[in-house]
This record gives sequence, C-alpha cells and structure tokens, in this order.
Amino acid sequence: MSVSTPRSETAEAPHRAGFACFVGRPNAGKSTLTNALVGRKVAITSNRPQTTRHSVRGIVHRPDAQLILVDTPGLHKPRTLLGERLNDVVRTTWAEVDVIGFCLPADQKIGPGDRFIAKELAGIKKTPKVAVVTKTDLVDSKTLAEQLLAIDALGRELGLEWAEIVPVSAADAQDAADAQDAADGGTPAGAPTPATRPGDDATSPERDARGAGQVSLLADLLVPLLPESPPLYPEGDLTDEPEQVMVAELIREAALEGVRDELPHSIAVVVEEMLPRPDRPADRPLVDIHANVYIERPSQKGIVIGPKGSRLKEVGTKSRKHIEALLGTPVFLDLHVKVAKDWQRDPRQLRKLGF
Ligand SMILES: Nc1nc2c(ncn2[C@@H]2O[C@H](COP(=O)(O)OP(=O)(O)OP(=O)(O)O)[C@@H](O)[C@H]2O)c(=O)[nH]1
Repeated sequence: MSVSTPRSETAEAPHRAGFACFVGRPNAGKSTLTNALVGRKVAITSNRPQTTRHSVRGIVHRPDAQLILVDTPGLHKPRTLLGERLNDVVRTTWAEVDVIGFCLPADQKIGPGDRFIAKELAGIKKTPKVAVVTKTDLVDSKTLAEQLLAIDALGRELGLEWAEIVPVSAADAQDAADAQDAADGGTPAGAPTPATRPGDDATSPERDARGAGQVSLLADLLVPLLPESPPLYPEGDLTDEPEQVMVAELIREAALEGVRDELPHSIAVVVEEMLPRPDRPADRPLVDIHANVYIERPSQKGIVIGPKGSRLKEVGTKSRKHIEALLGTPVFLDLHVKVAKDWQRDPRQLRKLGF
C-alpha cells in the first residue's frame, strides 16, 4: 500500500494531459470531488443517490498538466432500460480513460456495492486505478486507518493493484467553489443567499486552504498517471458539456430537492430554447431559457408544482442563481411541467430526453 505525499515535479517535467473518471457507489462523493478539483460547480451534487445522469467533464488546468475529469453515474443493478444504459455509459467511460479513481466513503464500511464495482475494475487491466477515500472529515483517524487497510486488503483479494490510496475531504473545497460561484454570478434580487451551516464561515481562508490542499494533493497524484501530451482543451474551459445540458442538470437538481422520496428518479429536464434576449443594451444582457420538467405520471404534477405553483417557483429561483453563475449573465427562466408517460421504460422517450 502507498499512501503518498506529493512528489516534486522538476521544471523540465513533460506536460501531461488526459482523462480521469471517478467511479464508486451512488453518493460516494464523486460529483463533489469533481467540483472541488475544478474549483467550480460543474457536476451536480445531492445527498441522494443517482442524481448524475450525464458524463460531465470538469477540466483542471495546471502549468504542468491538464486533467480532464469525466464524472459517471453510479454503477448499479439495472432494473429499467435507463439503468442498463447508465451502466453501459460507465463501462464505456472506464475503457476510454487514462486513470480511474475509485471513490470509497471513509464513513462507511466496504459493502457489497463496493465489491461489485471493485470486481468490475479488476477486470480492466490496463487502466491504472487510484483508490480515493472520500469524506475523511466525517471520521476519526482510527476509522480512517482501518478503511485504508480494508481497501488495501480488498485490492489484494481481487488482484486489483492500486496505483495509490489517497484520503480526501472535498467538503471544504466544495464550500469554496459554491462561494466562488455566488461571488462571480451575483445573487439575483429576491433569491436566497448560498446556504451555509450555522456558525460556518464558508469563505474562511483556513477552511479553503485545508480542503483545497487535500484536493490538490489528489491532482498531484493523478497527473503522473496521465500520458505526455500538450493541453487538449483551451485554457479557461472548465467543461465541454453543452451549456444547455448543464443548465438542464441545474434545474433538475433544484426540482429534486425536497421531493426525492416521492419522485426519486422520475424527473428529467430538457432545455428547449436558450437565447440572448434581442434589443438589450450590451452592458445589460439577458438570456431567455425555456425548459420543460418531465415527470412520468399526471399524479406527480402536483408534487412538482406545489400549492399555487409555490414549489415550481422555488425551483426556478434556486436554479436560476446557479445558471446565472454558470453563464455569467442574468437569466429569465421559463419552466413548464409536462408528463412523459413512463419515460424510463420507453426507448423513444429516453432518446428524446437525451439518454
Ligand atoms: N462531509 C462531507 N460530505 C461530502 C464530501 N463529499 C461529498 N459529500 C456529500 O455526500 C453527498 C453525495 O455526494 P455526491 O458528490 O453527490 O456523490 P456522487 O458519488 O456524485 O453521487 P451520485 O451522483 O449519486 O453517483 C452530498 O451530500 C455531498 O455533500 C466530503 O468530503 N465530506
């Protein structure tokens, strides 16, 4: 086992560029880690499983390397056509990347779900695998040490050689990314300010440094596993996901909030149109976004819309804040709720909804 410290790269070290993906059980912290590495909210996060449906790439730009992160949905036992397609997306991604980060939360013992993924990983011989122990802020050092040993043992049992085993907490770095988003996009009038825990100072330099430090150590360990290559993306690009897909994801994240128990996987969002409003002065642009929130059954409509439209309004306010931060302009968001009957089981509907 090697729990590493950063290596010092010499000035002559060749430039590297390549793809990494994080795999792991739903809720293992993959999206949060992607955001923390990129320093921005590019992948949606939630405290409920399987919210990431699209392969979102975040790009980490460094003087010595470009690390392109592909965030996949969780691999799971497929029960629907959507489930099968999601698993295919995961496996295809694994075969294409230069390094795989297997995320295992520090606060949960290795379970059957982790073993299932680890076995699949063991079958992929060529790609180096890094075990990333996430959420280390949630455990004491003894629990963390036990987890590191358990991961080492799991690797040996399955013939899976870890290139590294790295403990990471992305929580503080995530706060910093949220704060950065809010600062860049501004908070529209009437919209709630970014959430912080009571007594928490999300922008405290000490917290930022701690989170960012651990996360950049992970980047230091991933970079040497990438091939020598010039940068693959222009500097400044944080993601190549089409903006409309990102916008749809932000709306879906807001729409899921508070109704996940009732509608765990039934919500899909499609941005129908996204255009700059004509005749606006150059210094006061506005982007009009028309999006549909799809549910599976008419009975779910009331849940999403809420009494007198109150929930849908809240979804609009919340997602608009993040969309404005993403696009860097004020946004007029027009949301409609539509029924796409049993869309998860219908290939035609799945295609239409972008799966
Ligand atoms: N305390 C703490 N919480 C974390 C950390 N990383 C992630 N979380 C939380 O864990 C939950 C799940 O994180 P995600 O990043 O959405 O997990 P995921 O693996 O992308 O989940 P899926 O999209 O369902 O596959 C969220 O509530 C995060 O805020 C961490 O380092 N520390």
